[in-house]
Amino acid sequence: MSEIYVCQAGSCKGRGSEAVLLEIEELIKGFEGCSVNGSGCLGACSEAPNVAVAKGGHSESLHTRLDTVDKSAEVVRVATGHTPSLQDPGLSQRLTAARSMRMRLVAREEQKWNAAMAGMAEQIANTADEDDRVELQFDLAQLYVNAGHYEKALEYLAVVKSAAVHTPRVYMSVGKVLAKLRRFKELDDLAEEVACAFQDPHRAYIRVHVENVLRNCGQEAVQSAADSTHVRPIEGYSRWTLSGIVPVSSHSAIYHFTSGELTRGTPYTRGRGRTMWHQTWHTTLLAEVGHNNEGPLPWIERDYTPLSTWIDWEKGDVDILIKIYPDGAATSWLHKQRLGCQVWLSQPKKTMDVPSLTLDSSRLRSRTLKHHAVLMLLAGTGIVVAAQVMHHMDPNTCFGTSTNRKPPLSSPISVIYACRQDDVLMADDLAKWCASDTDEAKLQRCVLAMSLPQDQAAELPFQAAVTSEPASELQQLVSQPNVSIVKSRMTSELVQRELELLQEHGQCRVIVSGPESFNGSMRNMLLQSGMKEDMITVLSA
Ligand SMILES: Cc1cc2nc3c(=O)[nH]c(=O)nc-3n(C[C@H](O)[C@H](O)[C@H](O)COP(=O)(O)OP(=O)(O)OC[C@H]3O[C@@H](n4cnc5c(N)ncnc54)[C@H](O)[C@@H]3O)c2cc1C
Repeated sequence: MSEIYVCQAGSCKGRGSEAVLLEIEELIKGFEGCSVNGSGCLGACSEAPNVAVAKGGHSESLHTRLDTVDKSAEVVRVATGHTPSLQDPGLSQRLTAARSMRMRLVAREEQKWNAAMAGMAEQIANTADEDDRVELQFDLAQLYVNAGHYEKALEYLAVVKSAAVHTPRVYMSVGKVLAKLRRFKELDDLAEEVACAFQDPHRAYIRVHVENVLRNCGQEAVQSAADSTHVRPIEGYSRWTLSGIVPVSSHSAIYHFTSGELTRGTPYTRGRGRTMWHQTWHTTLLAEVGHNNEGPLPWIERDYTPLSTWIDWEKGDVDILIKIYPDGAATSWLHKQRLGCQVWLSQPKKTMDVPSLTLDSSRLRSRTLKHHAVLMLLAGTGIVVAAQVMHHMDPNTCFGTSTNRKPPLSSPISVIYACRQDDVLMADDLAKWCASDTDEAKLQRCVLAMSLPQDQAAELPFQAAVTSEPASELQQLVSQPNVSIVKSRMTSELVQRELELLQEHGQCRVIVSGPESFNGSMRNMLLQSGMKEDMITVLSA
């Protein structure tokens, strides 16, 4: 019996892994003794989309960069011993088109407009069917509107309008963009064009509807024209001011942003008739780096997990711990930004379901699995996940109004944190959670797996923050009786010891969060020790 696991987490999902899953399901039809499942992160995010094949309970083989149907077929061959037929020329083409559509849909769901547009212009150029081409051009125009690039949207809409003659939705889209650009004369001309196009009395209802839409958006534009500070909105994002940078190690700093814009939303959506869903959450930063190879827009999109709470976000404050990579496209840009500058942050997005602490995917069987204890295996900036989880153990920070805040998480939690000696992050928070004398927001144990600092040729981003003496926060942390330091990397003995201690309470969920090499090796280590795939949640960080 073989099992194929198709990663459905962050990077893989963004690179079409949902379509890979469907592709493999399609290609495997007729072959016995093989099942296909969605899985959490397999730990090779930079080579997404990824698939693991487990045969007869033996160790898995990892298959990366499944970016063509042929590669999915190869996975099926490895799993079943049979090569699926791709003879039908239509099949491969259909599956490829489904995959790019899926990728675009995921990026669109995540409101990552640059990623959603990546490769679309080329796809349009290569699409022979006129109707399909026009549909893609219309789609691209809508994405440009979402991104606030109205002139570019209008260029595509002009092409669509001349190809798809007398189509109401195209007239309405053109009208809305003209209104956003306050090109009122052209909006009037368009209204006349609509009147001519739908002269036929049988189509008068269409004319009336389109004219109403054009009139309304024109009126809205006139009203907003009075606002001279008007900045073009980006759908799903709001502007935040960089109001503080507090270095916490030679590589990382806490970036503090403030915003008064109501469009910032909230991680804790509620209201009459709404069920409250607890979740850990993150936001997407638009790093305005200019021309880039991630899409046609002048920014790149990167996710960050706030340390601060939903209450702070609603007040217009957010703290994000960010590690600066000298070769990192977004972080090297951020490092150059000065206090007072404005950046775009998305509305909060869900990372994990709480209390299950699983990724939200209908493909994951883990949704139904309960835990009685939690072990967090964290590395580097992956430590930020601890803050989000611990907020849900604390009545002061979990979701809920001040009168009914009952923490949804109460099971014992321990952490093993792999970090370099010169890059121990969140020591003060870890100390606070370890010292807690109630069960609320308490860490049972914290093990620091410390490795030596790397030799650095280049100057470190926050060099000035480094002191030769261990910081007082770290001293405070290691003075706690439930904290220990091991001078080694994360080992399977270390993990086993903590797991055994927690498993006294019952089934244990393990959350892995760190750089992709760490995530991949932790996942393998846990599986080899007999842990069920369903009980492991792997997060990119
Ligand atoms: C849901 C989610 C939440 C995240 N939360 C945070 C957070 O709170 N704080 C934070 O600092 N980051 C976080 N990240 C990572 C973040 O989104 C970026 O990937 C990171 O800031 C690097 O972006 P970049 O453009 O500078 O680097 P890129 O240009 O994408 O990468 C360039 C190089 O940087 C290095 N690099 C990039 N990312 C990593 C990494 N994670 N580990 C090791 N090396 C890396 C590598 O050398 C890589 O080759 C999160 C990621 C996800 C998916």
